[in-house]
Amino acid sequence: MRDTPLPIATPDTLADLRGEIDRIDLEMHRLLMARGDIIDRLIAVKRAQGGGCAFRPDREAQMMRALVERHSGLLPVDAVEGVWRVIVSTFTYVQANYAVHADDSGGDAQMRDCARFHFGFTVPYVPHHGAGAVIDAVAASKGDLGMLRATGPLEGAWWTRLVGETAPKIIARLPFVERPDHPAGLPVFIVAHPAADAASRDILLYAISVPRWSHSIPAVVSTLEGEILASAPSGGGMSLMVAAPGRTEATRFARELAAAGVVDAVVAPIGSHASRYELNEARSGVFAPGS
Ligand SMILES: O=C(O)C(=O)C[C@]1(C(=O)O)C=C[C@@H](O)C=C1
Repeated sequence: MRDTPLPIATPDTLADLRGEIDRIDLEMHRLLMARGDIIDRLIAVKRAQGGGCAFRPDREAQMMRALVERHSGLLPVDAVEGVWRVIVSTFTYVQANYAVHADDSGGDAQMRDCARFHFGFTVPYVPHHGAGAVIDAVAASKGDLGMLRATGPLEGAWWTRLVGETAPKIIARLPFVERPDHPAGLPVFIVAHPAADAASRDILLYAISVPRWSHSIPAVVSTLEGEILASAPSGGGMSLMVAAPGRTEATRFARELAAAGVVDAVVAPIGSHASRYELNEARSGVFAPGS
């Protein structure tokens, strides 16, 4: 019996492949426009929650984790994360316009890169010189965000300006997905007038003011599984910026400090953020075809 001849595979032409790309691009664009079609309903829901900035960092932290975890293939995760940051932050902007005020006193380039990566180019970037000026601008605004360095040399005890019921608060720490080679990896805090459901409370942040330094302070902070992020002279004494797990109430800190002999410590909440999330290094690289 004679074998039936196998069909000869014809190589793709460039025109065929471009046709496929056009179909995929069209579908992606239609889906983006469909995503935009629900904006009016989002605005109505947010208005019922009190208006202000539409930024919901807790939700975004979950979204960005899910995105990088499900990602596979040749496209670098940096690019995928960047695309979604622009989509989500621009959707936030069209719900309620806002600007990002940033402290450029440690250098403008890194801050600008971070703002553009996390918030895109549609959202205005407003540079200020000093953390105080950023916090003042956010305090005077209805729904703007402030971006401040979370680590490195810090200018005075700026976090004390976040103390008090009506003062802005830290509502996020970026990047949401950390990795050593992140293209905009400078750790920053986002400061805003907080919406009730906006910030995650995985990590609580406190300003602890004390009349003077005591070696008992680090011991108390570490007993409560906290971390001293910064310290600086403030109001004749000193102030510490402390991060602690979400279950650690201010009263607990005050009690433990008093028990350790640290007198007159005042512990005030200054915000919260999602727990830090590190992407496994092996998943973040660019994989060349055939490697
Ligand atoms: O989930 C929301 O609250 C939205 O407004 C939607 C959306 C998005 O575009 O996915 C936009 C802004 C928020 O920060 C989080 C997510």
